[in-house]
Amino acid sequence: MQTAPKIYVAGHRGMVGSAIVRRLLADGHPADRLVTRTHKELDLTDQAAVRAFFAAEKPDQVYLAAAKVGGIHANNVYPAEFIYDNLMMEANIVDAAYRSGVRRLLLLGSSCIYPKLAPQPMAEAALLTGTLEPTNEPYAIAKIAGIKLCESYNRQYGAQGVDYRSVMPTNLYGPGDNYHPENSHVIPALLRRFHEAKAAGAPDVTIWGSGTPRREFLYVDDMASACVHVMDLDKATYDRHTEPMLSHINVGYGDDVTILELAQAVARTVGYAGTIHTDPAKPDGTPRKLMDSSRLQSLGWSARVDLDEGLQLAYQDFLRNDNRLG
Ligand SMILES: NC(=O)C1=CN([C@@H]2O[C@H](COP(=O)(O)OP(=O)(O)OC[C@H]3O[C@@H](n4cnc5c(N)ncnc54)[C@H](OP(=O)(O)O)[C@@H]3O)[C@@H](O)[C@H]2O)C=CC1
Ligand SMILES: C[C@H]1O[C@H](OP(=O)(O)OP(=O)(O)OC[C@H]2O[C@@H](n3cnc4c(=O)[nH]c(N)nc43)[C@H](O)[C@@H]2O)[C@@H](O)[C@@H](O)C1=O
Repeated sequence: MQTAPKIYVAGHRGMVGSAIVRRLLADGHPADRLVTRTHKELDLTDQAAVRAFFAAEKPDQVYLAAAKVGGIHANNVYPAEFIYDNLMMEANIVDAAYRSGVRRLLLLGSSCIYPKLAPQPMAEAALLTGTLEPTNEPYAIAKIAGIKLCESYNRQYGAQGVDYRSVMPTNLYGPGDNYHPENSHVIPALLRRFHEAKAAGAPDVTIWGSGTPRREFLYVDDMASACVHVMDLDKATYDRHTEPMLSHINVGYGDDVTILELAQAVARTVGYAGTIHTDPAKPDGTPRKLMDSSRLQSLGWSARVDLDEGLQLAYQDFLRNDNRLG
């Protein structure tokens, strides 16, 4: 019988990394063929430590789901960390993976790699065709560098079997999300705000920005299944659907909502009946970010969990964790 590949999931305690681990285990991947390290055990921005880890573990496959991540406010306030940490993690992992003989790696980028005013829905070919959204330009530049790292290692070392891929997720949410009141993304922030308003009997809740930006939201377990799907595609199939210098694959749900519509859906999920105000003094970010996910669909994958069901599941996760939010 063939031994299962040894898989390293970088960022396994994060929202997406933990969902990838769940998916792999549910698919029957043996737990003893999974390699993980916490941030405390291995700082992925430390080149020497990352090289030593890969040289010792020699995984067969790598899911790169570790990153410095946050919502619009965190991106704006910590731009140095968002560009430096993400560039370092990607460069260290991709290069150490190559040096230790890893053939297959999947890097997670983000829909913010596309120009602020890219035609909608945004196809993979929109990359590097225009100016980025200023609130997340440093993070986006690091993510674009990640795509180009994978492509460059494929181009130079492909003959040695190197096959590094990347997926660009839309905005994600679900169990294991970050519920910080300021640094989080919009769904966990609003789940918390509406929950606390309901508990306090508050008559109104204010959301950031104008409420008019449109966002596409994908439930994290769908994202994990897309990651495993892309990782496991045979090389000929992947190559047939991509190009050497346009190799990334969008992962979206297929539909978007305005932020005000999202807030109304969160209020329904939580059972909050008060008034919703907007705060135009806060940034809106990109006006619209709907992915064209036809490349992935043609590779046989589509999302399963709709926004209403996903919000219910996310709220249950919030309630389970409410006592340790502080
Ligand atoms: N969440 C979203 O809406 C979206 C996410 N993505 C991408 O998906 C991927 C996963 O994101 P998500 O799961 O949401 O993020 P999380 O913040 O939930 O998880 C990221 C993980 O990376 C770890 N990490 C961060 N810095 C380091 C470091 N220096 N050394 C070791 N580990 C580190 C974190 O550990 P610790 O917490 O201990 O620092 C954490 O476990 C990222 O690449 C992100 O850019 C893309 C689009 C949308
Ligand atoms: C995933 C993605 O995430 C970020 O980009 P973003 O799409 O702007 O993400 P966001 O979830 O923070 O906001 C979405 C919208 O929602 C509005 N909004 C309302 N009220 C709250 C609120 O309370 N919190 C937050 N965070 N936003 C709020 C907010 O004003 C904005 O219009 C980047 O990290 C980017 O790099 C990236 O990859």
